[in-house]
Amino acid sequence: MAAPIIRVGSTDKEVSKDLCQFVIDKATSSIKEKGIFTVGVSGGSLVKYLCNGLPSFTTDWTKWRIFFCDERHVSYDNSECTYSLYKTGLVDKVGMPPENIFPINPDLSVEDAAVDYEKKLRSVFPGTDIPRFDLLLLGMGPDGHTCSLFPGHQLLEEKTRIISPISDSPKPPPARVTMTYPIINNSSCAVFASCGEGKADIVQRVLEGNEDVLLPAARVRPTNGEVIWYLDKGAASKLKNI
Ligand SMILES: O=C1O[C@H](COP(=O)(O)O)[C@@H](O)[C@H](O)[C@H]1O
Repeated sequence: MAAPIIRVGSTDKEVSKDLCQFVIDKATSSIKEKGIFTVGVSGGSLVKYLCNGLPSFTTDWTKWRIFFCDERHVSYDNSECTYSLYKTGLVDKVGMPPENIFPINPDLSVEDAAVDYEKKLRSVFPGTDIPRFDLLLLGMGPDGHTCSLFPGHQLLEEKTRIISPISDSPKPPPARVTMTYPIINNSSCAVFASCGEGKADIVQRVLEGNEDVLLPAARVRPTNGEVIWYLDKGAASKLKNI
């Protein structure tokens, strides 16, 4: 398990540019190696970092398979729906085949939506017990949550399911579907993007504190892969060791 790699940009725009270049480089190498690029995306501020930058790159979008590290259990026309943000901000803009992005089905109960989503996910990784994503793109809230894994929540201890429903998310909306650590920590590469001084305290605690039991983002440590943090100056401002 390698130590996290930290990359600091001057502004959130620079972070977005560097992050998107990194994603494209990963896509290029995965497509060359295996003919496909499997990527998990998150909601929140990550949406704008990706949707502002990725559409201007050239890549074989037909080879991308996009899943959600977590998603809110809301209808597609709800402004909280992460899928719809990527559909209009990326998929439609670049002309990616719509079947290459895998939304959760909000018409099902949140429990059934999680089961249905796991089935869709497994269909892209045939013959594997725990799918191994080429890249997971993650955000972190000011409480240290990532995906829909919140401090103190029982889902932090999930060892069997790779996708889980959650009905009591402390951050609204309460019903969500999320990846869990067995699949997150089986990825080849997990990348966080955090910007702004409002994230400085939690970034310092996650990267330099000894709170990996408590803070969900600190538990993202792929067994056989790397973790990279893209930060702007504000988010990195309380780090002592860079
Ligand atoms: O609720 C969520 O929050 C996190 C962090 O969002 P951010 O806006 O603080 O970056 C996000 O990564 C996750 O996907 C989302 O559901």
